[in-house]
Amino acid sequence: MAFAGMTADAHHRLGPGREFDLVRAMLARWGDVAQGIGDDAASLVVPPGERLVVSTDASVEGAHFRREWLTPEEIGWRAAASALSDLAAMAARPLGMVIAMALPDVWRADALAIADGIGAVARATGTPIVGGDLVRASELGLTITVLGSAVRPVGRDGARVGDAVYVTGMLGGPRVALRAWERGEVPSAEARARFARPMPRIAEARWLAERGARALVDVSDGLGADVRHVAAASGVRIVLERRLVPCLAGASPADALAGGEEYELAVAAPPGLDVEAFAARFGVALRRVGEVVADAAGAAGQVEIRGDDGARVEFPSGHDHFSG
Ligand SMILES: Nc1ncnc2c1ncn2[C@@H]1O[C@H](COP(=O)(O)OP(=O)(O)O)[C@@H](O)[C@H]1O
Ligand SMILES: Cc1ncc(C[n+]2csc(CCOP(=O)(O)OP(=O)(O)O)c2C)c(N)n1
Ligand SMILES: [Mg+2]
Repeated sequence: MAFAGMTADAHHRLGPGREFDLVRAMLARWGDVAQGIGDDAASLVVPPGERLVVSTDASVEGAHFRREWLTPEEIGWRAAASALSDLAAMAARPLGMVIAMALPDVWRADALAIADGIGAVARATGTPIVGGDLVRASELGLTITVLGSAVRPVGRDGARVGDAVYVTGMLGGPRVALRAWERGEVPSAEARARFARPMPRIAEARWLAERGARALVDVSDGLGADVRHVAAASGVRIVLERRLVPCLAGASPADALAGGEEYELAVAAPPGLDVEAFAARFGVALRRVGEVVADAAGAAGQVEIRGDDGARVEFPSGHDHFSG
C-alpha cells in the first residue's frame, strides 16, 4: 500500500532536545509509513459507514520476552504484530498505530532497530504510524495502540450451535521456543520464527468475515483459553477435538492448545468454509478443530476437549500474568 501525507515539516515541527532527536531519527527510519506526526494528537478519517475499532497491547521485557532471546528488530516486530492481531480478531482494517516506548538507558542504542521492526510490520500491513510517546524507564516496554475500522466488526459473541470452529496456521511453535530458551537451549528455526515474527492475520480475517464468520478471536492466551472466551461471550458450549488441532513440527497437542502468543485466528462459522481456497490464497492452513454444540444444562461458556478415543481430556490452562 502507498502512504501519502507525510511531509518533511513533521520533522521540523518537533522542538530541540535529545528526546525529539530520537523521535526524528525514528521518523527518518519509518519514512512514509509515519504520517501526520508532530502535533498534540493525530487526526484520522474513519471511512463513512464504518465503525472505529481500537485496541491496546503492552509488550514488556521480562513478561513477554527476554533480551537474550530476540534481536531489537524482532522485539519491535512482535510488539506491533501482537497489537495488530487484535484488529484482525475484529476483522477490521488498520487505520493507524500509536507507540508508547518506555526506554531504559541500556536499550538506548537499540531504539532505532526496535523502531525498524515496528516499521516493518506497519509497512507489511499497510498501517500508518500516527504518533507515540517516549519516556526513559527502568524496563523496556512497548505499548502499542491500534486503530482500525470495519462496517461490521466480528466480535467473540456471535457463535451459534451448529457452527464449526476453525483455526489458522500451525500451533505450538511459540511455546516450543519458550521452553527451549528457558532450558538454555536453542529453539528450532521454525519454532523461533513463530515466536519472533508472528504475522497478524488481517486479510485472512476479512476473508473469513466475508464468508460468514460469526465469531473471531486471536490466539494470544492459548487456543483452549481463547476459544473459551468465544464460548463465554456467545453463551454456547464448544467441543474441540485434540486430533484435529494443527501442531507445528516438534509441538505436542498440549503445546498447541495451551501455548499462546500464536497470533493465529480461531473462528466460529457455519460449516463448509472452503479451506483449500483459504490455503491457496494465503499460504496458511485453515483447519476445522471442533464445533459449537447444544448447551448441556449450565454448560454455556465451557469448552470440552476430546482425546483420540472421543473421551474428554483435561483442559490445558492458558497463560495468566497473575497466576503463581
Ligand atoms: N487495564 C485494563 N483496563 C481496561 N480494560 C482492560 C484492561 N486490561 C484488559 N482489558 C480488557 O479486557 C479484555 C480482555 O483483555 P485481553 O485478554 O488482554 O485481550 P486480548 O487477549 O484480545 O488482547 C479486553 O476487552 C481488554 O480491552
Ligand atoms: C519472559 C517471558 N515469559 C513468559 C512468556 C509467555 N507469555 C507471556 S504473555 C503470554 C500470553 C499472551 O500475552 P498477553 O499479554 O496476555 O496478551 P493479550 O492476551 O493481552 O494479547 C505468554 C504465553 C513470554 N513470552 N516471555
Ligand atoms: Mg485478542
